[in-house]
Parts: sequence; C-alpha cells; structure tokens
Amino acid sequence: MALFAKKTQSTAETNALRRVGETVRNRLQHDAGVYRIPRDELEIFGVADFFSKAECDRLIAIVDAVARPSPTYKGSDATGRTSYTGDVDPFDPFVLMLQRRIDDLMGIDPALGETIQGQRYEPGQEFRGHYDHFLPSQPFWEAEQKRGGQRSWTAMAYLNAVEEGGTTDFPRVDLSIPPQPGALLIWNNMKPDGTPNPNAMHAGMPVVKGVKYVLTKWYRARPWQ
Ligand SMILES: O=C(O)CCC(=O)C(=O)O
Ligand SMILES: [Fe+2]
Repeated sequence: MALFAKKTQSTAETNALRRVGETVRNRLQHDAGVYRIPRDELEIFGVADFFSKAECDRLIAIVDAVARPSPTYKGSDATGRTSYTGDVDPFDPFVLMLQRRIDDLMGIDPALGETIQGQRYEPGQEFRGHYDHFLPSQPFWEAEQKRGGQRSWTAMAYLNAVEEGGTTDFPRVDLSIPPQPGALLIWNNMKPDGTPNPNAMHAGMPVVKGVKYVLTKWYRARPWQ
C-alpha cells in the first residue's frame, strides 16, 4: 500500500550522488590549496584563507542584516539549531562572486547549489548533532525530493575567531575544528558509493565566549529549486 511504502533513496539519486562525490573529490585532491583531513570514514577537506579579512567583515554585516531565529525542521532528530540564521541575498553581486568562487573550487554545477545561508551564534547557542543530508524516514523527505533531492557536499566558511567554544565537531570520526577566520571546511555527506554517510554527523558546539559567524552552502543531487 502506497501509504506504508518504504521510502528509500532511488538508484538514480544514488548514482548522481556517487558521480558528484567523484567529481569534487578529484578536483579537491589536485588542488594544492586544499588540505585533506585524514579520516578513513569521512571525506573532509579544509582551505585556509579562502575569504579575506575584508570579505569576512562584509559577510558578517550581511549575516547581521538577515539573521533570524533558526527554522530547523521540528519533530526530527535534526532539530537543535538555536543560532540565528538567514538566507543571504543570492542576487547581491558580492555574494554571487563568493558563491562562484565556492562552486569553482568544488567543480560542481552551480545549479545544484542552494542559496548560501548565514548563521550567527551567541553565547549558549549551538547547532546540536545532526546530518545535513535527509533521511527517507523524515517527514520532509518527499518535499525535499521536489527541491533537488538529497544533499551531497557541504561547504562551510568561518567568518571570525571565537573566544571560547563554537567548534564544529564530528564525534564519530573524532574531529573537532575550531573556527578560523576565512577558512572553508568541505565535507561529503555521502559515502563514495552515493549513500548517506552516518559518520558525517556533526554539531556546532555551544559558543562559550564571543560570537560565531558562519556561512553554509549545501549542494543537492539535482538542480535546487
Ligand atoms: O556552526 C557550525 O559549526 C556547524 C553548522 C552546521 O552544521 C550547518 O550549518 O549545517
Ligand atoms: Fe550541518
């Protein structure tokens, strides 16, 4: 019965995710400015000084202008973002330039990318352990299928240094990354075979002292809409 049909990631989607995994992996591996963080069970890369200090400052001002309390999906285990979040104007020429820079680094078709999101965390705010990708068991799985489907790669930029706290932790691969202004962190939420990687679970740990600003860009299996 359709109502109780088991939802799974389709073969076509898994194939698309496997291909985008391969494309980005090959590109990043051959980029001397990209550092592969050595983890067997997760593809994760870092780029230092991806944004200049002036660019970070300008982005921080943009995030301050759009950030509102985070609308994470309620009722799922993905809830738990207490930071302020907002879509950055995708038509702003400055944002477009930075977006192109990220797309070009990754080698991904820009059509697959979601609009950049900005987040500001104040002391005590956090984004609890979650996946950026979707699970077929989640109530919004079908709605997301119509908006480009599964998420593949995440690119996240730190815009400032945080006095205390605010690391990005991947507990299943024993990784804790402190915010470094201008640095870009990139990871594949899928395994090389194109299926979701449980080791991509991560959290924005509570800020203890100071404020934390990040930009996040997610990519989909199909053009995002
Ligand atoms: O703020 C962080 O360190 C993590 C942010 C995050 O996981 C996200 O925006 O999906
Ligand atoms: Fe995340």
